[in-house]
Amino acid sequence: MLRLARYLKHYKKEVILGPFFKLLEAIFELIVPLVMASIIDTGIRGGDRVYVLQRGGILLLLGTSGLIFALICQYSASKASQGFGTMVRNDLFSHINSLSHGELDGFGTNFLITVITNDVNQMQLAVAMLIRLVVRAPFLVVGAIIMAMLLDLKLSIVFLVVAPLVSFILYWVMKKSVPFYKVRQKVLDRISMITRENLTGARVIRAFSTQDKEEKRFEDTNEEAAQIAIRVGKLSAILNPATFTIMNMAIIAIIWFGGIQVDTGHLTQGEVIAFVNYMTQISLALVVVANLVVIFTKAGASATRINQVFDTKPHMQEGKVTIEDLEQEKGDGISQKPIISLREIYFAYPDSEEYALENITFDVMPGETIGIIGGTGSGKSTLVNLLPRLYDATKGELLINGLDIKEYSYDTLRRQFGIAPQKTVLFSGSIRDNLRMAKEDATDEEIRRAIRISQSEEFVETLSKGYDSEISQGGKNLSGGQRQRLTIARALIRNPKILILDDSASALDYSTEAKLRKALYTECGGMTIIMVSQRAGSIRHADKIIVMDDGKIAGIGTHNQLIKSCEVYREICHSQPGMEEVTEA
Ligand SMILES: Nc1ncnc2c1ncn2[C@@H]1O[C@H](COP(=O)(O)OP(=O)(O)OP(=O)(O)O)[C@@H](O)[C@H]1O
Repeated sequence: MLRLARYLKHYKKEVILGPFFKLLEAIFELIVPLVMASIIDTGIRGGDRVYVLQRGGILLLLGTSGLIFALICQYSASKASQGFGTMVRNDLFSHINSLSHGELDGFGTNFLITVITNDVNQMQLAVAMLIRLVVRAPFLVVGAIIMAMLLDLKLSIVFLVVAPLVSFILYWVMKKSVPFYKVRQKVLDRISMITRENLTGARVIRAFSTQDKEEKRFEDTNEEAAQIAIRVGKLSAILNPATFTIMNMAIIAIIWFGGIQVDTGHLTQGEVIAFVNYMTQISLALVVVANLVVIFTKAGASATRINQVFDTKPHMQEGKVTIEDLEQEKGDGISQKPIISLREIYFAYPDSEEYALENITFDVMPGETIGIIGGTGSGKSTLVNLLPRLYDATKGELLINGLDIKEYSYDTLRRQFGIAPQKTVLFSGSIRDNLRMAKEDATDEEIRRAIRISQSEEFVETLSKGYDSEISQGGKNLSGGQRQRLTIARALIRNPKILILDDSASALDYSTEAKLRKALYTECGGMTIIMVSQRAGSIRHADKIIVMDDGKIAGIGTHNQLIKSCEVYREICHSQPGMEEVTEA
């Protein structure tokens, strides 16, 4: 937790002034019982109305000043805690963005969402409490005991007995309940995961009629969280009655022994009332201390999780070669070299023992169209994900334009690609906004061109607002094929050197897909196109087809070459309708 205190450096003034003013308020609070005692002993006993009014005025002044001090403290606490939370959240967000897919896979989306929302909120609350109460509450306890000792040493023995007793009860309850808070956080993570899965997968769940099962899963986890909360609640429930029983007994003792002292003339009635006030202040302050322990325990668990994210350093190091460096190299004959070269690439996902890709070697020349085909799980997506460096190969060398991809800055490397991923991702906003995500300053002409090539024209033009039509989150108001075409348009908008279509035409009917291929061929001359597909018909005209089988290359060549030489390819073609007649080429 202390490590995150570095963010408070920017709020030094608030961190010092807040507790300082809260301390002043506490001092004033400690003076109040003394003034009350003097009102009783002098004003009321002597029937001195002026004295009572004067002292009453002092009480009012103490109260008003206390209120102003409390407001200043509250303002400082809010400013520092909100600022702290905003900075931690921003830094977490950019740190998460710097992590590779491997590290993100390791954490999981739910964990990261909980960290950036719930855990940062918890820390934010702890910072506010640190400023408002951490100094005040213990000060009130110690201050009230000292004030009581100054009034009467003998009677203050009651305080010296009571304070450790109440502290022990608090310690016992905290010790028992703190482990539950940690478990509860994990269960809350699970609730968040189930909620997310159910909301994003609502259609699938309904289609398979598994709502009851999902509801049961949610209820069970919810019940688990509730049971933990009830157990903690039962423990906490002991706290208040136990504390107040001891306190009330102490007050009885004060009144009992104080009464005797009053009779013998050692104490005044006012002083006994002051003792009772101090006892009440102590009990309230101790309950605040108990709550602080709970808040800081939760914050401690949150800080561990936040630091766990910060401590995960991106294992991929960004290179230094920039667009400008590439511009200078133009004309050095680089374009004659393969635009993509893979040399004995091996790749295993983090935490996986097996290679998802093994011994992958091939070259792609500029302007070539490459088809990648293979069964499900054969490694096609994994292979194309290595090209823009979403993951680093475990072994081997991957060159783009003759340069190791690790040499490029991420921006320079990724700007060379237009990618339409297998899973379509669109964002809330207009169609134009979604396309401009890939190129901020895309002109209307560029947008029109991308829409035309991706075969989106026919449905975009039927929309009443055309390019300004709103897409809901995830593109839910579009069909699967429409979403795919828009992601292809987004990949095309930059007019990239290398276009990767990762099974991104799978939802298109054969005729639209054929039109898309034709448009890519006629309008994107010079562009290197890598087309992943399960359909042999989609890639059969490619300059080169790479056949993947269980993470390895089973064959490379043209359709005609592979039909003759590659058993896996032949089997794929045989199994697909419409391809039987071309398998004998
Ligand atoms: N993020 C991941 N973490 C761990 N393993 C993964 C991950 N993504 C894919 N894999 C594994 O890597 C292997 C190759 O998966 P990949 O997605 O590349 O196959 P694919 O050929 O694209 O399949 P499909 O045609 O079904 O999309 C599979 O065994 C898969 O289980």
